Amino acid sequence: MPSSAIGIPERTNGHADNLNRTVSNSFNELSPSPTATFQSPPSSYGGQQRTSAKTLKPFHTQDIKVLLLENVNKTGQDILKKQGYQIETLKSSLAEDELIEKIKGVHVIGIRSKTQLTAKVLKHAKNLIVIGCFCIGTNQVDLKYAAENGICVFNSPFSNSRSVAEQMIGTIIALARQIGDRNNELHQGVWNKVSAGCWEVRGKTLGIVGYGHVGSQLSVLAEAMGMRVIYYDVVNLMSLGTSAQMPTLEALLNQADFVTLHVPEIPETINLISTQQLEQMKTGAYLLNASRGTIVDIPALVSAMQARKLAGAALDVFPNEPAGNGPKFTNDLNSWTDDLRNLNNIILTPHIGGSTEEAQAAIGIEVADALVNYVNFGTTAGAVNMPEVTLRSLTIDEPNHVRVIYIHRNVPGVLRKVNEILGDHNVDKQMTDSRGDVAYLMADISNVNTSQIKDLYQSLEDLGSRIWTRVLY
Ligand SMILES: NC(=O)C1=CN([C@@H]2O[C@H](COP(=O)(O)OP(=O)(O)OC[C@H]3O[C@@H](n4cnc5c(N)ncnc54)[C@H](O)[C@@H]3O)[C@@H](O)[C@H]2O)C=CC1
Ligand SMILES: O=C(O)CCC(=O)C(=O)O
Repeated sequence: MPSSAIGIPERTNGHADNLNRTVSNSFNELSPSPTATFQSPPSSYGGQQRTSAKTLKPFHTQDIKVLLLENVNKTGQDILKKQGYQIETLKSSLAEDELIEKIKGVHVIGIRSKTQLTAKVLKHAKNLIVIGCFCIGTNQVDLKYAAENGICVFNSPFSNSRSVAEQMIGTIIALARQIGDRNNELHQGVWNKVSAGCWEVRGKTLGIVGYGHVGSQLSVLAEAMGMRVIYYDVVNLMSLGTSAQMPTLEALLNQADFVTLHVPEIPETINLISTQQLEQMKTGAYLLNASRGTIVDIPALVSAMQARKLAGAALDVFPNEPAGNGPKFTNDLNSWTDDLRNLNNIILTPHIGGSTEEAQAAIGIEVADALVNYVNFGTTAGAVNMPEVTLRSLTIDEPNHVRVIYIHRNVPGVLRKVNEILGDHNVDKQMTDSRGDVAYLMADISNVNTSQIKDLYQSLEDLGSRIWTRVLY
């Protein structure tokens, strides 16, 4: 069935400057499909969950196409399947050309940290209405381009934070005791019982760069082991326990025995740790990075390790990471890979900071719920690139109501024009908000009969400011 027949409009072309839609919702399918399987959203979404909530039927759910990449957890798959959506799952991410082909037909895409949803890729995503990042980081998505083209993006802001913090605790001890090297040697049959250069972590100073969800959780765990915690963050934050905020990154680097990085990938954090910062660290200190691979200048790290400036390092993330599992961590990926592999006391892990059963199950539920609420009800609560807009559900005793969702460019005069159109009906409730250049309006209007819906939709579509119109009923 073509997308125009299922209530999700298709983009006319892929250019960012053309935000118009050409095809409408499915007005010839106003009677509910006998096979439609809409569910009320789960109970974690506040006002949306009244038992008497009306099930909105903007389209046949079985026509919604969902592509899930990078082994999204079964918890998330199950929630989406329960809606009747068509789900295709792949264990790995896709190269750009394959992704462009696949994304053309889907309404919903779920990814983790590797899939690059650039403007170039999204230009081909003519049916896409929503992206679910089943992870914390959203640097892999062009959030601005997505918003300007009416594509809402969700993530899971903290479901794997604890897992990352625990991995860091294990890694700090492993580095302090050179456990990685001893383990490698014994696997080769070499018994090497040494204490030189091996330390307790008690009383040592942990320097946390980025005191957000992961950094602050790590702070608490590290203090419980008797470490002194200092941190640096661009925001002034409350110190947990007896930790202390440092005025500058340099001050932290000068004092810390272990420096651990927990910042997002943004232009300001690329190569945050390079030759100069490594020089500012104490001789014999350790560096850990589980944020994003681009935060550390890796050739500079290799030099610092070779010069014995640092006693050890741990990297969970790399500038280029393989799309899937296998013997792929070679110089073909990053030119310095062999140099890293040849260093002593460097722990290399394949981006598994958030990879625990607990974290992945929780992320699957959280992001899939957000996707369902967006597709079925237009709710943007928790969106990372759109204004957050939500209204309580329509109820079953409100039969002639429709929910209008109008994503538009944030320019003067739009609300007046929209309300002129909606004003022919009774606007029961309405919420609108803007974020940068994009605004999101949600309105529940009553006394609308089905023959009026198409005109209502078309009038909104005809406004020059529109990015995307949906009418749910
Ligand atoms: N290795 C893995 O599997 C995982 C990696 N991550 C990465 O870790 C990053 C951090 O995660 P969260 O703690 O949840 O993020 P968050 O957003 O809660 O905290 C980040 C903190 O960094 C601070 N920050 C931003 N720029 C800074 C700068 N230039 N210098 C110092 N501080 C700065 C922010 O103010 C904020 O407090 C994520 O963005 C993600 O890239 C997250 C989860 C799993
Ligand atoms: O588990 C993943 O794929 C990514 C984890 C991560 O880096 C994140 O949540 O930002």
